[in-house]
Amino acid sequence: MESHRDVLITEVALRDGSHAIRHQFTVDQVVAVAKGLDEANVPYIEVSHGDGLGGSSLQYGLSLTNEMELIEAAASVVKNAKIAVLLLPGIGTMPELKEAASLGAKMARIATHVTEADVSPQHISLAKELGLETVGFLMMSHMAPTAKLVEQAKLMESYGADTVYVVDSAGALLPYQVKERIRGLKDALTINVGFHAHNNLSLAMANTLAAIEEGSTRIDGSIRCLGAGAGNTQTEVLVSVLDKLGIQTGIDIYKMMDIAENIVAPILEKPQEITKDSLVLGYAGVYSSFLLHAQRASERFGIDSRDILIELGKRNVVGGQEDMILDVAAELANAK
Ligand SMILES: C[C@H](O)CC(=O)C(=O)O
Ligand SMILES: [Mn+2]
Repeated sequence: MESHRDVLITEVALRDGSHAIRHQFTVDQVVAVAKGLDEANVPYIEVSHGDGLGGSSLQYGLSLTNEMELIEAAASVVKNAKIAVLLLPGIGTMPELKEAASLGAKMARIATHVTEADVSPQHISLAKELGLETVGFLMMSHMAPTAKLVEQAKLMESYGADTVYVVDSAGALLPYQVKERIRGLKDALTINVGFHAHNNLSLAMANTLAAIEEGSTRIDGSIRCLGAGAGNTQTEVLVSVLDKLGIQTGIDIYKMMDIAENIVAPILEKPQEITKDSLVLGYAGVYSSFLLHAQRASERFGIDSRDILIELGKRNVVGGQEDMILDVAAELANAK
C-alpha cells in the first residue's frame, strides 16, 4: 500500500555526495545505500556524478565508476523508490538522458543557473517524452531576487516541468529569503515547488522548515549530510523533525538512522562538519561544489582557501566556471 506523504523527499547523497568524495562511488556502495533507502521507504533516490550526467571530466572531476553503471545498479535493487538523475544542459546530453531512462531512471532533474532557465526546454521536453517525472532545478537561487526567480520558474513550468526547485547551491540563503522565494513561486505556479538546501551557514534545517511552512512539498536531503560543502539537510534528522511536527514523509526513522551510521558514515572521507571553508562558501555565496577544488588550488598556489573563495564570491562565479578557481588562485599568488 502507498504511504501517505505530506512531503516527498529526494535523497541526494548518491549524487550531491559525489562532490564530497571526489566522485569515487563504487557500485557496491551505491547498491548498499540505494537498497537501504528503498527499504526505509524513501520515495526518490538521485544517482549521478555530482555535476549530473556527463559530469565526469577533468573540469569537474573524473568518476571512479561510470555513472550509468551506478544508475543501473541502483535501479536494479530498489523495489518502490524511483531513481532520479540530474542533468545540466551543456554538461549532460540528450543521449545520456535517454540512456539513463533506459537503465531505469524515473525522474529527471534539469538544472540551470537561476537566470538561465531558457537553456532547458529541449531537455525538459525530452524528459517528459521519455515518461519521466520532470523537475526544473534553479541553482544558485540566492543570486536572483524573487521576481526574477518567479519569472524563470514560470519558464520551466511552461516547458512542461512537474516541479520547480529553489536550489540554495551555496547554502547562502537566510530563512526569510527562503520564505519569500517559496511564497513567490507558490503564488505564481500551479506545479509543485521544491527546495534544496546546503548547510554551510548551519541553516539547512531551518531553511527547509521555512520552505515547508510556505508550501514546499518536494524536499531534498542527504543522509549523514553527504553532500557538497557542509552537505545538505541531513535526511534522517529531517524525517525525525518532520515526524515531531506531524508532517508525514512515510520514511522509517530507525532504518534511516541505521543506514546513516552503518553504511554511509564509512563512505565519508571525513565527518561532515562546518569547516572554515564551508562556512566561507555560505558567507560569500559560492557554489558548494567548489570546496574541494578551492582547497586543492590553495595547496598548489600557497594561498588561503578562504581568500580564494571570497574572491570567487566577489566575482559572482557560477557553476561551470570551475576553471576560474585556478585563475583566481594564480592571480592572488602573483599579487603576493
Ligand atoms: C550541480 C550541482 O551540484 C547541483 C546542486 O546540487 C546544487 O546546485 O546545489
Ligand atoms: Mn546541491
